[in-house]
Amino acid sequence: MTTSVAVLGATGSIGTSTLDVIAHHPDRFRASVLVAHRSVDALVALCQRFRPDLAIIADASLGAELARRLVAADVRCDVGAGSDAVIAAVSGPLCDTVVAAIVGAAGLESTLAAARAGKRLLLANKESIVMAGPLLLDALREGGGVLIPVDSEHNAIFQCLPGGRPDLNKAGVRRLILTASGGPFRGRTRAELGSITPDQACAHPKWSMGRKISVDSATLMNKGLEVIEAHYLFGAPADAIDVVVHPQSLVHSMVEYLDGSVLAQLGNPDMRTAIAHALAWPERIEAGVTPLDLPRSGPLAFEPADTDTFRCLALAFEALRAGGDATAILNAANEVAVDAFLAGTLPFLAIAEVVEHVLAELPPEPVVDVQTLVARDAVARQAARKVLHRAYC
Ligand SMILES: NC(=O)C1=CN([C@@H]2O[C@H](COP(=O)(O)OP(=O)(O)OC[C@H]3O[C@@H](n4cnc5c(N)ncnc54)[C@H](OP(=O)(O)O)[C@@H]3O)[C@@H](O)[C@H]2O)C=CC1
Ligand SMILES: CC(=O)[C@@H](O)[C@H](O)COP(=O)(O)O
Ligand SMILES: [Mn+2]
Repeated sequence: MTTSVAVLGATGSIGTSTLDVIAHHPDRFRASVLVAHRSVDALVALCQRFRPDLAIIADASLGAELARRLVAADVRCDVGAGSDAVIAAVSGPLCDTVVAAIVGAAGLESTLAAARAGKRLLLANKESIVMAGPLLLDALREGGGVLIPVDSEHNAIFQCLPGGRPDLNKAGVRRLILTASGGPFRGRTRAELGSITPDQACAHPKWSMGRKISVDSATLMNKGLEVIEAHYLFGAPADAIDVVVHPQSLVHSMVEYLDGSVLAQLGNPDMRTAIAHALAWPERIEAGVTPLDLPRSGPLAFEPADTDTFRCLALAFEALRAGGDATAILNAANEVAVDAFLAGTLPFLAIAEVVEHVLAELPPEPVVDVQTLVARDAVARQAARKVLHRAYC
């Protein structure tokens, strides 16, 4: 029997890698639902190749165009438009597995819906768990499904723990150690980061990814979001999560146990490994990835993170320790600041300044429900835009 997979963010970097793994295993997986935001051309091309049951364009205004284009391309599948169509698809019978690979807070409601519906949830969209960790864990309990992390570090930790996501105390875990590449500006001083362009920030030394996460890697906010993600996914307190810079990006993360053992997961920096692992778990399948050749890989280096230059990592730890919805506020402010940086209206170093201002302006409140959280996300975005306008326009 084949597993039906809904790929949310099908036209993106994770979506493309997921579809590549699926294409290697037609007897085992089928891309039954494909979702994009506005990339009609790319979505039509994917539908021609993968013949899903349902194609959805999240921008509702493009639904008629998608339908027209699919008919012209001789693709017969159902067509949906708008975020309600995405939520209905992940909650319904067309898929067993949902790959949550929409970028940003836009992925929150579909991730929660997939969890509530008890689907096998492959989580790449880290912003949803950073925003709404407790709500996502509740939704998973309610739905009774399984979550398998796709983010490379969390997938690595998942692989280094006994039985997936156990109680860390019972499993004898002392620390989770997240590796960070250090991004394209590792080793630079603040003075050297004054005139960074979006293209420079997006030129990640090891991974090929979408522009938002690439900027996050360059500021080390990506690692900050991942610390928060690890806290919720594995139930680790902030003090039991460390970050170590590892420029080769071959060790994807580690788990330190009470007896001094440190287990690590290694592999070439190619997201198809984590995706294939998550799709097939607890089995293993071919991912199409070049095997790691350690003698030719050169030495593996490790160094501490420079949180004075890259303030975002320190801010993420502060938000995690502050509790309540502080991590959602951090995420919202960061999304606004990264958008402005990518649009060329905010300097690179000001991303951390905007986040810091907004966190100081909005003390944390308890996480109650999605509606309240979405409202707080909007308030934080407005506060971030005000800071931007005041200081940089
Ligand atoms: N890339 C990577 O290697 C990794 C990514 N991640 C995480 O995975 C997620 C995706 O990252 P990545 O693939 O790099 O991002 P990309 O920018 O490459 O792709 C984003 C995808 O999301 C879709 N999308 C954007 N906005 C919406 C919306 N409002 N509704 C529905 N779909 C939307 C885009 O559609 P369209 O093309 O139409 O705009 C596109 O398919 C992020 O949360 C990232 O942090 C985690 C680990 C590694
Ligand atoms: C591939 C992946 O999981 C990314 O999140 C990656 O970790 C980015 O690299 P750094 O944030 O370590 O630069
Ligand atoms: Mn990662």
